[in-house]
Amino acid sequence: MNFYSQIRRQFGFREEEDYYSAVLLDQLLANNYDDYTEELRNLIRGKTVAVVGAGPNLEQVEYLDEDVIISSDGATNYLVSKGIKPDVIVTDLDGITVYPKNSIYVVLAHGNNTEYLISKFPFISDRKLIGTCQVFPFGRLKLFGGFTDGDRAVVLASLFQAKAIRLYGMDFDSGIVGKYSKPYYENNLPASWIKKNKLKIAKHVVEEVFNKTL
Ligand SMILES: Nc1ncnc2c1ncn2[C@@H]1O[C@H](COP(=O)(O)OP(=O)(O)OP(=O)(O)O)[C@@H](O)[C@H]1O
Ligand SMILES: Nc1nc2c(c(=O)[nH]1)N=C(CO)CN2
Ligand SMILES: [Mg+2]
Repeated sequence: MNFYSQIRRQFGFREEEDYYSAVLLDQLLANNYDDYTEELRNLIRGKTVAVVGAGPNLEQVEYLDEDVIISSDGATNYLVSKGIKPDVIVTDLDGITVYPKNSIYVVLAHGNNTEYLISKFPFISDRKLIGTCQVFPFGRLKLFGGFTDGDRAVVLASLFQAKAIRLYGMDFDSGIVGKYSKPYYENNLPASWIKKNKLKIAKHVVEEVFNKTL
């Protein structure tokens, strides 16, 4: 069974919903479509890359001196509030409420974010977009690997041959979700069963990347 089928079984996600969402994102991308994958590859190749997550330790970040900054979803809101502009934003669109210009947005379609795709797409429709999915990729969609926004960012950095990858705001083990994870959180909070298990998978993916390639 493939990686995503196993995850769907573990969480009870439905494959057809992942496909509906993917079809929707593919169609949203149809207007003035441009493929920014090569631009992303050129941006990352040979560079030091900071990958920033939305863990409770995110607020320790005051500045970043890596060549390239990749923020994962909700972490973008914190970085922008500190005047740090991410070069790349990896998102399923349920965390970001700011939409910096000139960043490359790597947007995921999954079975649980169709309403965000619809409501948030107007805010990013004129940005540099790369659509991704967690089913067999088709049309304008790509599948680079990984699961949560944070570990998919690490997979991207590795796939596009970053010289080094440094992690910030990543805390897979404490069972605490950072308040920047969702716009409606006021404080850090204990992780639900599903979030704990999402973070377990994220940790596993990140470890695989670091053990195999770095
Ligand atoms: N303790 C943590 N709390 C929240 N995010 C974390 C933590 N540690 C690492 N991260 C990483 O930060 C990323 C960004 O967080 P965010 O909650 O916005 O992501 P997400 O993948 O959209 O999650 P969700 O499925 O809850 O929507 C996560 O995808 C995860 O990989
Ligand atoms: N169907 C489905 N897929 C996902 C989900 C989710 O909640 N539902 N969350 C993800 C990242 O956190 C990634 N993929
Ligand atoms: Mg999200």
